[in-house]
Amino acid sequence: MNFIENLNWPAILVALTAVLVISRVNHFMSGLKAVNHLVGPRVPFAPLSVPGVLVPTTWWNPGLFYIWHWRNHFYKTWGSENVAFVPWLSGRPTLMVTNLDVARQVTLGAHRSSWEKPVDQSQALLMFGMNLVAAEGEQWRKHRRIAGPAFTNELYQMAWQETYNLYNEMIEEEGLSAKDAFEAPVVQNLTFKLALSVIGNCGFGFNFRWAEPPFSPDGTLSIQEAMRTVSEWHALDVFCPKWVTKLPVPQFKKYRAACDKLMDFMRAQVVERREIINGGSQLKGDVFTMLVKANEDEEEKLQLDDEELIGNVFVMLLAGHETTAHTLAATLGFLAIHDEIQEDVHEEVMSVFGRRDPVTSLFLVFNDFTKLEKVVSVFYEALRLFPAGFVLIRRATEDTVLQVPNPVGQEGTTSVPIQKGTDAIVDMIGIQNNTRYFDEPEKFKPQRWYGISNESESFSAFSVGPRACIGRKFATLEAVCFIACLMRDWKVEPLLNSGETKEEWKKRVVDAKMVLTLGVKDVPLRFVRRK
Ligand code: HEM
Repeated sequence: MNFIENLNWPAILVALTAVLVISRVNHFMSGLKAVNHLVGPRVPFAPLSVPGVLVPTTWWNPGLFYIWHWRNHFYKTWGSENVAFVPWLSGRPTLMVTNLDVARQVTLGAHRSSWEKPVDQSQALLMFGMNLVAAEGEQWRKHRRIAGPAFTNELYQMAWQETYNLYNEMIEEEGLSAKDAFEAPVVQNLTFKLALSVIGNCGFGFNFRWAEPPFSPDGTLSIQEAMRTVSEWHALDVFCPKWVTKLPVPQFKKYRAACDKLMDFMRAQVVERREIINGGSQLKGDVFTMLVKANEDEEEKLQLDDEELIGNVFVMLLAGHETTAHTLAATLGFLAIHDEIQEDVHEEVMSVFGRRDPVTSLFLVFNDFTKLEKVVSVFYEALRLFPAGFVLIRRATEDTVLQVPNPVGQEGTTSVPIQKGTDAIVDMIGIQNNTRYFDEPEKFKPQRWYGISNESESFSAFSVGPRACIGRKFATLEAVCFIACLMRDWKVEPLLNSGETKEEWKKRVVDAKMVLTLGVKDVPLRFVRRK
């Protein structure tokens, strides 16, 4: 007791404070050195770290939403396309990249690359097994070798046909065939249902129909509902420790039950598919079957195990569902407030397939996909303004040097040494708003994509380089088919609140919401039948 009382507490406090200050100054100075003193904000916490995200976006802390809210002025203020956040309290120095050449260097993913996806960021994607999105280096090559062949023309045709069928079912099941107009107070309710069913059918080989009930006849969750629940609540596993998801909260219980149901189901499906393949029966072209087939055809040492196969199918569900659904909602929102563009798109659709018999035209239309340039362009432009995959996170695995292009108007590049352990966030919103690539980037101008090939990397919202999105064509075909069907039959208008103008609707609705992916806020629309 005496000993504690005799301690000189003020002196101890001063000493501890001094140690803390010295260690934080050290931390800050080494952070500055790690990024070669690149310009950018000096902040208490690293952006996208837990404390950085929990504290709201303010002038001294970027928070989660700075990427969206500061998109038009942030890089201009610093006078650079790439800036460095250097934290003085906690977290790693972090480069924010909006130059595509630099983005290519950090996302290359080659086995000799000095950058990789940080394991702590990929953990949540591993719950069903290692997969293409989370894998790195040699392991990534192995996954891509198996997953690549699954994206065949047959799959794309299936995506087109499923979208077309589901559109028609939507019209019937929602009772729209007899209506001259209908309202969709949240159009995402339609686009999410569509995207989940398309990926369920084409990714997993299911037969999800628009009218599917949420429960099986035995009262357990249906597979469709299990998939919907897992993709809707997956953020729990990303943001919360495991024990939180085990709390007796009804929604959490449903989420765990859905995960278990999906896992059991997928294990059984791998076995069933292997039997079909080895039995020589006719194969369906869904991603799951094609993955198992490619795996069976591969040399043993290059094969994926069952968990990895399941991990890949699961990641397709996550990567390919929300992203497409968000972008479709944004596209329809933009069309609703751009009458002239909508009329152009309608005319194009009518000229390509509007007057053909809708059933027999199905495959003609699939082949005509490239003729629907205006439909593709509105989808791309909406995706440019709301890039669903809004950050690509990488970490330097060794000291390295980035070749950074000099400002517009100056030839050449500058070498910027970067130290091991530095994070790089490819800011996809920043890239899409970078005036080096786009004039008037804040404007919805689909014509900037006219004449540009569907595979062109000048459209970068699916990322660039070898690790760019494997589902780009799949998502584009699905979206183009759905938009074309809607534009053929309906005129889309903003669903206004009483007394609200279009401009006020735009301010209220055309804004972002962010969780794992970026989307537009709930989009209220009115569809009026075209005569
Ligand atoms: C509008 C829709 C979509 C957008 C905006 C989008 C965006 C992206 C982006 C930006 C990446 C790069 C991620 C990174 O490097 O960290 C990516 C990768 C990926 N996407 Fe998509 N995606 C979409 C649809 C799809 C679909 C439909 C599928 C599957 C059917 C899919 C499967 C994947 C996979 C497996 C990867 C990882 C590729 C690799 O690392 O080799 N995506 N996507």
